[in-house]
Amino acid sequence: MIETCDSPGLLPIQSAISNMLKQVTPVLESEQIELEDALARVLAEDVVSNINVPPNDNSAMDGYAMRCEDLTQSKQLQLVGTALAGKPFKEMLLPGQCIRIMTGAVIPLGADSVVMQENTDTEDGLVIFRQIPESGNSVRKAGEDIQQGSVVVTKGTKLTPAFLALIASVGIAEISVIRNIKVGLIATGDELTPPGEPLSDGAIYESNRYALTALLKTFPVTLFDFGIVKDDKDDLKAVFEQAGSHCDLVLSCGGVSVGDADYVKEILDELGTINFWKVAIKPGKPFAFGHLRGQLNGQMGNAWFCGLPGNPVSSYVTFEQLVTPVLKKLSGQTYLPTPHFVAKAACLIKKRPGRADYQRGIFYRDEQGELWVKPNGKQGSGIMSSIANANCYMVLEQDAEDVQQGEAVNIQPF
Ligand SMILES: Nc1nc2c(c(=O)[nH]1)N[C@H]1C(S)=C(S)[C@@H](COP(=O)(O)OP(=O)(O)OC[C@H]3O[C@@H](n4cnc5c(N)ncnc54)[C@H](O)[C@@H]3O)O[C@H]1N2
Ligand code: MOO
Repeated sequence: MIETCDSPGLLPIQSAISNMLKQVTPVLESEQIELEDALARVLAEDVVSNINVPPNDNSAMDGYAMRCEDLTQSKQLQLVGTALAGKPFKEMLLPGQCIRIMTGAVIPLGADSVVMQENTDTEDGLVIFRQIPESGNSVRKAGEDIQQGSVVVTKGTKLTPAFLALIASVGIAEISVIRNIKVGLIATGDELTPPGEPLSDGAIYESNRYALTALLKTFPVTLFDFGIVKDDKDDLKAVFEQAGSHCDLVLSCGGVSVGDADYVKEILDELGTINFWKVAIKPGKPFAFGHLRGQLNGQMGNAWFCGLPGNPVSSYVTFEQLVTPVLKKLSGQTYLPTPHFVAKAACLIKKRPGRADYQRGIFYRDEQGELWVKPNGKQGSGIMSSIANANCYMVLEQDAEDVQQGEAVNIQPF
């Protein structure tokens, strides 16, 4: 069979992303939530600190605090007390004196340095210093992490575990975040059977929703799962209307190509608008983007719509490459293209011009530290193991041809 170039009429991936980002506007409504519930949420306002972190100069080591100038006279200082984290030594240290100090304890007035205990000896109420420190040795300065009045985390930041700790460190327990994006998810196909049930003739297990649901969980999303809808145009249309009535974004997978039971595009045409259909991406060509008008019990709504192809790898790749920018924009995050790294092809990588190809690969370093990449087995859009066992995409530009062994390849680590 002669394979023909399939680029005519396909929208280049960057044009598809720009088109979607131009249309979609961020959700503006915000809500106050507890910090402990804020993982993966997007900040609606800058977080400003009312305090210095740390609040006081404090010790970075268990050891002894002293004025380092005193050690120029004598290596021995008189031990006059102890400071623990949360239990400061409240007096002023006088010349010739030192105190025992633990990590995190406040540096007392009069002291400017700490020497860790491994570099000291003690004898009859004296501490003998084997290290002569510079001023400020092992002292963590007040405000060295965060200064009072400074912006700790900016509006639009998606909160990672480290940001949660940073906000907690300035004593804030409640924050203002953008409300969750309401996303509807629909799988369509007569052949789709939920895992756990017996498989009838010609059927397959539905698997895309498991990947898409898990991917969605990494975003600030409230998921409305509409399950599996049969290839019945009226049923599918009713579910689309229902999803469009209250979601910000509706995702379907399957039924978006040109087969006799592929109704997605037709329904989108009737219920809304199609901004584009068919992108120069492999896998994932029949991806559709548009707008869906919905209504349910008198409630009218307008949702953005992404029609993902049914092939398992196609739905996964189009989610990561095309839906992710939309979700980021909707939730008020700045969209930054995923960084690429360059590796050398460990073998010939087959590629036909026409679509940007997101092949699933395995990258590794050789003993010389050189970065290599090779395809992770068969690259068909139904071969989910190609992605599950891979560690990167090998991103091959739309017009690129075969990549020869040793040539440069852009990779996007997972
Ligand atoms: N004549 C043409 N045929 C096809 C074209 C084309 O351009 N001309 N494009 C091909 C490409 S590329 C893709 S990708 C697929 C996409 O088709 P659909 O989005 O309509 O997907 P379906 O036909 O419904 O399903 C495709 C495949 O995936 C399986 N599937 C569907 N949903 C799921 C699910 N939730 N979990 C697991 N597997 C699923 C389904 O059983 C099919 O095997 O169209 C090509 N055809
Ligand atoms: O784009 Mo399809 O996803 O090549 O099979």
